[in-house]
Amino acid sequence: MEYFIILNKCAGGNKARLLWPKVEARLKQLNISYRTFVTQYDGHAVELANQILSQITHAHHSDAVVMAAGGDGTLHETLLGCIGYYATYPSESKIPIAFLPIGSGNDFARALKIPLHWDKALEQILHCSKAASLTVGQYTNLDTHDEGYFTNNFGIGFDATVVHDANRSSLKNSRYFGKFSYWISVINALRTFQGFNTHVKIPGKPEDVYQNAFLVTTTNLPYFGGGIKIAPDASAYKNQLDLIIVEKPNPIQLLLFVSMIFLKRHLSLRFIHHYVQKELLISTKDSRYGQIDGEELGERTYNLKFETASYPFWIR
Ligand SMILES: Nc1ncnc2c1ncn2[C@@H]1O[C@H](COP(=O)(O)OP(=O)(O)OP(=O)(O)O)[C@@H](O)[C@H]1O
Repeated sequence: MEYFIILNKCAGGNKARLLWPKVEARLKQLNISYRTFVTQYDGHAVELANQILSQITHAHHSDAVVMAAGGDGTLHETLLGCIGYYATYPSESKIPIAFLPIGSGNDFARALKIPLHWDKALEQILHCSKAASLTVGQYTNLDTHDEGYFTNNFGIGFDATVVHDANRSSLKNSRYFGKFSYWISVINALRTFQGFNTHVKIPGKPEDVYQNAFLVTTTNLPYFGGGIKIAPDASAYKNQLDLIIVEKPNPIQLLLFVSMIFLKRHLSLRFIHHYVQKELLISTKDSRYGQIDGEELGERTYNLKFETASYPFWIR
């Protein structure tokens, strides 16, 4: 096999920069054939994935794997680059994506049972012999007709506000205080977040309207926010997406929500709504932050169609 590694040295609050020499030493020790492409800026992994696929010749096509080494954001960009390439060359067979989780949240790795320690994860990738087709989320902005994909989730509201706030924290890149700054952002958002109007339409059913939504997350995986099991039965092995809507809780409901999440019983609460669908429409009437796989979308209203798509991954 030949591994084309897209490396984000900034992932995990620069943890990846420190780990990388160890990963390289292991690859060399095992005589693994690989090439490294280091991201230089936000969004660069999309271009690198596209360039890598255009460089891979027919001669070694069947032996190639694109490996995203970083956090969920790096994996997200790698997927976008690969899907973008095959949209231009649809007749080519797809090169699978492997993921070495050396970021902060690593929800994708957690959900797919990829070890969170780099050497175990690398071992699993190197022992993998067959690609698995996984479901990824696809969304279309119905106002602009732009399309995009997500490996983890597309969140509007509370989670995206936390991502926005945490990204602006001066402690964000600290190895020791990064987690602390994340929880400060959670508390800030809990104090100030205003509910928003959200409409959900499922094919063949009347529209549901939520006047005071707090969290609207369409997910492909059980975890979000770095290990919170928001959709316990969601799975990238199922051809469906889970939508979780939480209506703005009062302080008692919030306490109940947090305790029930630990017990994995939160979906039975009456202010939480759960949909499992292959296709759904979501529109919001008030401007709120959005996030895709932890990457910020800014503050605006959304008019979206969600569907499932698939891509081959090199997991185990
Ligand atoms: N050279 C670079 N300089 C600045 N930002 C970069 C660079 N390379 C990549 N990035 C950006 O770093 C961001 C964070 O990366 P990533 O999500 O992979 O790690 P993480 O946030 O630590 O992990 P997780 O998403 O799992 O919490 C991404 O938005 C990516 O575009």
